[in-house]
Amino acid sequence: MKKIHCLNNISKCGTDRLPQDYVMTDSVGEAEGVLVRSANMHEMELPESLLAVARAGAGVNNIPLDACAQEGIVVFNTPGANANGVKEMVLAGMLIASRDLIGGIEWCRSNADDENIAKATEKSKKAFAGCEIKGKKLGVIGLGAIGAEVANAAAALGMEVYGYDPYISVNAAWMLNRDVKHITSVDKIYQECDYITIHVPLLETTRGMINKEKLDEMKEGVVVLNFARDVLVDEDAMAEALESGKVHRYVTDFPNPKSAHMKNTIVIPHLGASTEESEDNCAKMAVKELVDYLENGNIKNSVNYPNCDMGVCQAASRVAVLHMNIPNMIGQITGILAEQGVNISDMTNKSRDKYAYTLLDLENVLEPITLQKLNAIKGVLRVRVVR
Ligand SMILES: NC(=O)C1=CN([C@@H]2O[C@H](COP(=O)(O)OP(=O)(O)OC[C@H]3O[C@@H](n4cnc5c(N)ncnc54)[C@H](O)[C@@H]3O)[C@@H](O)[C@H]2O)C=CC1
Ligand SMILES: O=C(O)CCC(=O)C(=O)O
Repeated sequence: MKKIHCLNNISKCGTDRLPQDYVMTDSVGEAEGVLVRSANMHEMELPESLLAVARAGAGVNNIPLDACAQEGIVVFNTPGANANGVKEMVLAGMLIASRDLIGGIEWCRSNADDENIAKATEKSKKAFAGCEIKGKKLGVIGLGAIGAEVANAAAALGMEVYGYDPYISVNAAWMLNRDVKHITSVDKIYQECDYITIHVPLLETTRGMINKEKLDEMKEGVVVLNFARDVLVDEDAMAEALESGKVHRYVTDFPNPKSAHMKNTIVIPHLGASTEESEDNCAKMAVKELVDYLENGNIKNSVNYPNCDMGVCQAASRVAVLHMNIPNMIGQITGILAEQGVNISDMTNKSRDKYAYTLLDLENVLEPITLQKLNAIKGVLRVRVVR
């Protein structure tokens, strides 16, 4: 019986796909798997039982990736599973920033009891008029799953689209519409675009990337959209730029005490991925990754360990060793197995930055003493008998 704990509401569409011998537990302290959306795990004590965390979503800044890796806990996310949901919100954000739909709707509500509302409308509507997005320049910073979809959709709506991503993946590059101009200097976006939207992960290198210097470079009356993470934008600098009119509208999916009070800011309560479709897609993908890891030791879409796929075990036993990426680990692991008379029928070793993963199919079931010896190798973080 494997125990799974949900730190957030996870679509039933996904949890219904857990195998029959899995149970949901209310106590994270006994869980082997955790499913999470945006809950902050940084202050959480990581239980010894925990083998894997699956983030039903893209951003993993709420999860202590390195601390998890050190404890031999594999963290997954669900790349692209909510990209369409966010893309549609970005389009909505550009439209509501361009025409004062919110002001107009509020005006109708507040004049609802006026019998002459139809006549008053024609007099008052000029206060809510705006501009069209067709023909305007859009800069997309970060051309991953979401950025690429936003760029393509905006190009289809007739915008002139510039995309910037120094680390663009081959897949994302293939997805890009040929009308999207892939540029190598982000300054062109800051200096020339009417709309700028950011779709990068929150990392130490991206924190505060939209700062006073970049805002100063931007065109007068620019619209800035942030559906990535609030702290990517220096909100003090943004507040000044909104006060002065340099930025016409700031659209953010991340309310905080500062942004919620900011002038000319359209603040949305983190709804980018809150659609039935995105929630279902994320939950299904997260559960699939979690179950494949717990059942087979396979790793797909991890953000702290390398990918590894040996299918379903056909041997007597399968053992996973999570370890530091340092010399002579394979030598020591296979040496101990040889010393104990254990024959390896298949094996994969993969590394990613500081960490590595060795998955072994064995012709024997390991004795407790062999497991003890493997665990005692310096640099081994966890030894797991998968089967
Ligand atoms: N508002 C919401 O509900 C949601 C927000 N997000 C946020 O959006 C972010 C992006 O999501 P995805 O597109 O799915 O991720 P992704 O990983 O597919 O794409 C991120 C892209 O950013 C690029 N990048 C990294 N550093 C960069 C830099 N300094 N300049 C330009 N590009 C850079 C990467 O090369 C990658 O192509 C997530 O990390 C998350 O924080 C994601 C989903 C929902
Ligand atoms: O689960 C959610 O609604 C948040 C989605 C998100 O921000 C992400 O996937 O990075």
